[in-house]
Amino acid sequence: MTISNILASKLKDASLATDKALVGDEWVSASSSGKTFEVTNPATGDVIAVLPNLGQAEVARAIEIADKAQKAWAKKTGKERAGVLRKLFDLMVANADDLATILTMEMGKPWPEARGEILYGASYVEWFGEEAKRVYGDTIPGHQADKRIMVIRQPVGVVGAITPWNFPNAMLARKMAPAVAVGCAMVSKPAAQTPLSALALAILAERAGLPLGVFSVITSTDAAMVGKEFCDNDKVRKLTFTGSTNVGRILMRQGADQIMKLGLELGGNAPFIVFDDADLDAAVEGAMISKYRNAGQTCVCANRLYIQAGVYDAFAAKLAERVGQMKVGDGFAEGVTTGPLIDTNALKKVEEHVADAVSKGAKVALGGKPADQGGLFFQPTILTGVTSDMKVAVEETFGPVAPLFKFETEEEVIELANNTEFGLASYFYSKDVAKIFRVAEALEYGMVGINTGLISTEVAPFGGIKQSGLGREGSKYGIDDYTELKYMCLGGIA
Ligand SMILES: NC(=O)C1=CN([C@@H]2O[C@H](COP(=O)(O)OP(=O)(O)OC[C@H]3O[C@@H](n4cnc5c(N)ncnc54)[C@H](OP(=O)(O)O)[C@@H]3O)[C@@H](O)[C@H]2O)C=CC1
Ligand SMILES: O=C(O)CCCC(=O)O
Repeated sequence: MTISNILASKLKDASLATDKALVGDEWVSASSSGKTFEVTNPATGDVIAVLPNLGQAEVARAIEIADKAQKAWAKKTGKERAGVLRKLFDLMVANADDLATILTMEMGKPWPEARGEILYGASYVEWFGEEAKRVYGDTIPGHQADKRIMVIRQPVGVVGAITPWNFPNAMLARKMAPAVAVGCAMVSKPAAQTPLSALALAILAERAGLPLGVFSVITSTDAAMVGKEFCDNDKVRKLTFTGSTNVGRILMRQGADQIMKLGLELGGNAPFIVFDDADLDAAVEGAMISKYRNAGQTCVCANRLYIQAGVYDAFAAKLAERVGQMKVGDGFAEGVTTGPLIDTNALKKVEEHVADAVSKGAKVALGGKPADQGGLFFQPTILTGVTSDMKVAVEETFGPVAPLFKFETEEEVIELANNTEFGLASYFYSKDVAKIFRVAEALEYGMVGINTGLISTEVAPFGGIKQSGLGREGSKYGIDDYTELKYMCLGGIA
């Protein structure tokens, strides 16, 4: 097992990049099978780490140890748990540069954006650390004269977490922080493409005083095996997953036997609507962030841009001017706004969506091809003349492609926007207050950005309806997913 010098030499604290996995209370450098896997930099193809490829026995061991550790952790006061999370927050901020370097190298997003993700991940740790002291219950007036009723919240127990490659730090931090805050233990499995950020988080958590065993990071390329063990092992009481809707469905089926409590943050197909009365410059800025951040590889990325006929051409021209200023390249290079896609499958999907749209009559207003850098880079793209029969209308592209659909009326665009099995994020721009309420209430989505393209914050409930998932992450509601309510009825009160 190794960490390549390409990565280690870029870090101020090289010990934050580890080639060991955290299985329960032990950092392990080899799997029982002796198998390993490589982590590569998607911008260059360089191997940056070789990690142990863990098997079922190791996942089960991590769960066994988590089960014991959880009981002791849950006995700590909220204030004690808050103290650990506060220290973890401070460490994440202090080490944000190194954490960003690890993230950019394994995932490819531009370094400043990666640093933004670290601070975003840390904000969940800070928020839920504060919430640890406020896991309140209720008292309810008794239903009989001698009865008193109390409701308390208790941790669900051991939580399995499976996280994706597109936000290797923040997606794990926003699961781990509420779980640990309320007294759960967590066994996590990051995407095999981006395990180093998760391991760095675990190193800092240990330094912050989180007892070993409370948080594990399993490194494995056999995601299906890990998911199955999480679902079959009766010590795991909750499974939280961020990723594709398809895998979400598999986990839901697998979890049925033990009625697994599930948190699912799945795919989206976000509409981004610009009405004739919108502030066009603001709408273009919103589209830039909502569509192009992380090279379009975000589940809340605008996937379908609906522009009202009266401003369609003006919006397309303004957007093209801004997108034309974007710079594609290695995430460590100065001024780069768009890194590589995560892998060849992602690149193929983007190419296929563009080719399908063009074959059905769309025009490439900008980009449309792999970028000059070759490899996994794709040009920031704008398609005009897009219609509902094209793949970009129904599937998540997960790439830097903005398809512009033209619409005439409010009723028409609401119907188009809601015509999907997904219901995660949606966005629209208008200055008309009555329309703002009408449209926001009519959109069948868990989140609506109104005159903004950026809705993510630790203080708000992030999550979807329809086939975009179950549960909410962040905010006071984020605690609900990791606690069970217990009602106590006290009789004989004379
Ligand atoms: N909601 C979101 O934020 C995300 C949505 N997506 C959507 O999904 C598409 C495909 O991306 P992809 O990375 O393949 O997403 P996946 O859903 O396959 O991967 C997400 C996580 O699930 C794991 N996983 C894969 N298969 C299983 C399984 N059978 N049981 C348990 N865990 C599993 C992966 O592990 P491993 O990577 O090690 O195989 C990873 O940790 C994207 O193009 C995008 O549309 C993708 C990522 C995030
Ligand atoms: O793609 C995702 O699942 C993560 C969305 C990042 C965010 O919180 O904005």
